[in-house]
Amino acid sequence: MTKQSTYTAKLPEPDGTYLYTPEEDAVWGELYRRQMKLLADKACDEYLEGVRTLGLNPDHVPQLKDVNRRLAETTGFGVEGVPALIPPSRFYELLSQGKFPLATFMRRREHIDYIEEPDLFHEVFGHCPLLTNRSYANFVRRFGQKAVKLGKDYSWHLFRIFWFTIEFGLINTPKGRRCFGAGVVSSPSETHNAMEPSTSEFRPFDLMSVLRTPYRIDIVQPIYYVIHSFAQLETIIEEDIAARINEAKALGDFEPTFEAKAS
Ligand SMILES: C[C@H](O)[C@H](O)[C@H]1CNc2nc(N)[nH]c(=O)c2N1
Ligand SMILES: N[C@@H](Cc1ccccc1)C(=O)O
Ligand SMILES: [Fe+2]
Repeated sequence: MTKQSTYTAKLPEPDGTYLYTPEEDAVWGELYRRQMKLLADKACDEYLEGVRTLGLNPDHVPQLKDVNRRLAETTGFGVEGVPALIPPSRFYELLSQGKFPLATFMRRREHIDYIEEPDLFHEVFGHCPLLTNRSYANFVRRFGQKAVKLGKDYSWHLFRIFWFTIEFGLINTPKGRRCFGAGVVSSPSETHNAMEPSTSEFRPFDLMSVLRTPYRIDIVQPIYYVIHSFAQLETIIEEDIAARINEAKALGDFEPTFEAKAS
């Protein structure tokens, strides 16, 4: 967890199941219902299809092993329970092996609209539906493999690619601009913000621009990058990422559009 986190890790029982309280189930259910309604005309079809494929429902917090089984039947991606944020090297290693790390604790009601760190709702409701999509899953695995190979000097820039696609990406579709980023679909505040041209800036995805854009993890995003297809993700990750990052470092970061984090 982040330094100021008020959450404790949710550890598995000896048989691998995770126990959630009735209150945690209720928060899951309320958020699930609210987001499914909100996202019907705001999330891309691939995401909404993924929710159905996974069999997610508002009745209770899903079990990791059920999510794992459904994913195994589609793209073969796996998920692995982790206590909270993990070090980048471990994060990248798991992705490279086709395993998505899932923080297993559930947010409390006070954070129902927005939480500053990934919780199980974000991980499962946000990421797992699209892990049923072949291009998304390929991108995530290839990203992990490249990140492992490039090592820690490239880590922060690499994460910007992940951030502006997998976490907070939008996509142009025949029905208009829709969201697919996990951090957009898992937070009611972020979903509203990401559809609001008066408070948000939308930029077409461009690798060099993304690599030069600083972000903050703990605020609704001021800038979103927009892809035109999931196949585009697969071409991005096959570029010479090390060379592009070196170029981005030479050019320097864009001026942040947000306030520095209070400490
Ligand atoms: C920069 C770094 O790679 C990034 O913040 C990672 C770190 N650890 C993480 N750990 C988890 N569980 N989930 C994440 O999204 C991340 N992000
Ligand atoms: N803000 C997201 C969670 C999140 C935190 C940090 C990074 C990504 C996602 C939510 O409320 O669902
Ligand atoms: Fe995430």
